[in-house]
Amino acid sequence: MSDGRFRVPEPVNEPVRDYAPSSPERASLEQRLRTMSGERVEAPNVIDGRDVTTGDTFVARAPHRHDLELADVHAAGRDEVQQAIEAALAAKHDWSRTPFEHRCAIFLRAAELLAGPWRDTLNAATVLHQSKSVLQAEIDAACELIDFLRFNVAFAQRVYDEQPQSVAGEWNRTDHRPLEGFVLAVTPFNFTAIAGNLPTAPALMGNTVVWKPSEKQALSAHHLMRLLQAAGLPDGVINLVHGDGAQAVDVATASPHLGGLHFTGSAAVLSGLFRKVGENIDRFRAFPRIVGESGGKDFVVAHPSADVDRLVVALGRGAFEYQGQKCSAASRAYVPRSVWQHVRDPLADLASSLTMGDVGEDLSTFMGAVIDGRAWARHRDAIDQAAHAGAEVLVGGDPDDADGWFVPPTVLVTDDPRASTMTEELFGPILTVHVYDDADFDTVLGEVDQAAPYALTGSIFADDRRAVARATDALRDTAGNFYVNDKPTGSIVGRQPFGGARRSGTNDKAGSVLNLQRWVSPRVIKETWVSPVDPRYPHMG
Ligand SMILES: NC(=O)c1ccc[n+]([C@@H]2O[C@H](COP(=O)([O-])OP(=O)(O)OC[C@H]3O[C@@H](n4cnc5c(N)ncnc54)[C@H](O)[C@@H]3O)[C@@H](O)[C@H]2O)c1
Ligand SMILES: N[C@@H](CCC=O)C(=O)O
Repeated sequence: MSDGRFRVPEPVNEPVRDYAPSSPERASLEQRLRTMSGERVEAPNVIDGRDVTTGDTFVARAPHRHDLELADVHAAGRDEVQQAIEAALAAKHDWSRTPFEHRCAIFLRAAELLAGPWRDTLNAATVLHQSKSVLQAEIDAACELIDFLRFNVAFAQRVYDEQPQSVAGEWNRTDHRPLEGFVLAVTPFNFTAIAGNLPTAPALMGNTVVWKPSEKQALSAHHLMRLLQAAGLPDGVINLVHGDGAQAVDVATASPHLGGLHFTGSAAVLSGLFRKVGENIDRFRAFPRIVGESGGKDFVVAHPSADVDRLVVALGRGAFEYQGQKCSAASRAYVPRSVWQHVRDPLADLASSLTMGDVGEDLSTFMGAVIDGRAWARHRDAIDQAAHAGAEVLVGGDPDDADGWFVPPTVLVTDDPRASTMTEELFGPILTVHVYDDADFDTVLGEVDQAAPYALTGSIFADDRRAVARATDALRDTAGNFYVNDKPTGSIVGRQPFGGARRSGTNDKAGSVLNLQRWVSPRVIKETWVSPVDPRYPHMG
């Protein structure tokens, strides 16, 4: 028991370590990578704080090394998902009544553990199983997740600070209750930080959670769960179930107690989740909250006044970092003819100079492999079909699956602004460029807006301020995160709250107060000091 209005620590973004050759952080991570490459861990479900094995296992592998087996992951069956729901419901009463400062302390401690002794483990898991380069792992599994944990505490404080006015004779208060029931968090493979944020954000607000991570991110999910336990998370607050997403959603939507769904992944799966909740809508005690962030077809549009060197770097980094497997990756570019003549060769040179290989072995490698054989085949087919349809393969376009699922940085050039690689999300290292006549800038802005069903991220490159203003206005509904003279990736918690509309999701802005707001159901309490005793109003005479 303690009294006081506690002020939560002021959050600051975790500094990104650079892992330069001979740096101590590089040596330490190399050591951890060696150890984790040599061990094949058992990854159980974690239900009510207990490890639950099922014997129905799948192997977590390194995408860049077919022979590297990292974990045996125990897939949950329907019974385990049901047990996880029951554990979440049983933990709810105590957790929702745990004082805010104690809930905060667990997640702040998790942030510090991750910034310190757990950093190498989470980074190494992300390098090995998700095939991220060391820098991409560091900005994700370490920095972005630490930021989510620290900043969410401050955002939660802002939610609780939101209180109504009171006038003489009454006191009005808002009780920001967690949602009734449990929250289901279903998370994608491509960001360890997102996998960590989706269950912890609702939990911070007093909810209890069933968390179903991607099968393709199971190793870092396993270590993340262990980290939360080490930080003191009580049993049953977050229950980890591995395996099939459709099954988890099926069991969760059969429960009258589904209070909310926190999803990030593809638009097709998000549509299915909305449908599933809709089909079961009369079953639930309350209308479930759905926060769903999904895909993108993110653009870079250059104006004739664009700075060529900066544009080339933004295209290269924006399209090829983490093999283009960011929802925000630059995958379509619109470049005026006068600029393209200066961009074409440097972009081709840059793309072909990027190193690709075993990111766990050589820490100087720029990129690893795409996540699995299905993704690899999808990228190979998309490149083949684009070439068949008349696109020029400027660079790349030669996937190789001998040792791992490698797709080289590929730049396609097309005359057709509605070519499939200009309109559909591929989620791989493939950038398609459409070259337009300089006079057609305004027409191209309309094309950028209409060509794809998504509205996640995009950039304008221009030194002419009027062009920046025109693009900012014309593309107002085309991106939830819009960049001026920068690549469309790399949002930072607290600085660029992230999310898009249209088919990119509900735009509830991860890494902001707006997301945390979704995990509470406010109750307003009016207390009247001296209530009336006369039933008549003055106008009644
Ligand atoms: N907008 C954002 O903030 C954001 C961030 C990261 C990734 N993404 C998007 O995520 C996608 C890539 O991630 P992914 O390949 O892991 O996505 P995915 O949709 O294939 O899988 C996401 C999760 O859903 C589960 N799932 C798969 N099929 C399901 C089904 N039928 N029913 C219920 N659950 C199911 C998976 O097991 C996984 O846990 C891309 O489309 C990317 O743009 C969006
Ligand atoms: N914060 C990330 C989100 C990417 C999603 O996959 C970015 O902006 O690059």
